[in-house]
Amino acid sequence: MPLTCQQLLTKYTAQWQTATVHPFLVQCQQGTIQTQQFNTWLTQDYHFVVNFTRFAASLIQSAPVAHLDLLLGGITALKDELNWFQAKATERHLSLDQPLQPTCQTYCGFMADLAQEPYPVKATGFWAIELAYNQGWQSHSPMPAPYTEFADRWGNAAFTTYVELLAQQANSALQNADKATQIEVEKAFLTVATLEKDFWQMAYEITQPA
Ligand SMILES: Cc1ncc(CN)c(N)n1
Repeated sequence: MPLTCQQLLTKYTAQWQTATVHPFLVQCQQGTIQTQQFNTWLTQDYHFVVNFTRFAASLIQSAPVAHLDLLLGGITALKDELNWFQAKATERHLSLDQPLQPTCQTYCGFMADLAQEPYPVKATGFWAIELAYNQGWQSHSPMPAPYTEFADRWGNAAFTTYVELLAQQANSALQNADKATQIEVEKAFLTVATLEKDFWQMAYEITQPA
């Protein structure tokens, strides 16, 4: 029986919940998040997206031709996202030239390892990473200024459609995955859930220099 993205969400509902529901998002929605905590998340997420872009490139390297159109569109969106992060940092007078915090480092290392995995594992991991932000920001929307545009960036309907198409591509890659690959897929999914939760938490453990 082939594994599907929906089966992962059903089997690991509790773990997935911790990836997409966190006080960080609740406080953004309530407008009570501390500026320093938000800025810590922002600067670290910029570095995350740089490494996520490299992971996207590795996904493209092993994708079947039929999957390239969607993934190339994703790369264009990441180009826009990197420029947007730089603009947000400038608005907030933040330097992006900062070391990666341990949690961000761990996540980036995980993506580098994932890049070495077979395509079904990579495709499912990529979908899960995008889904975490889509569901996390969307389920805490709307957010007040200045967080509205952050919630909209990952919570908007077009991004939801993109993530659904990523799931379809991952499902098609999983069609012929053997048992060993399915086990790796489940492990990668659970690791994404844990690292997403840790990434929100990181904002509370480190303070961004003013
Ligand atoms: C930690 C994290 N996870 C997911 C995403 C969405 N690309 C992100 N920007 N940052």
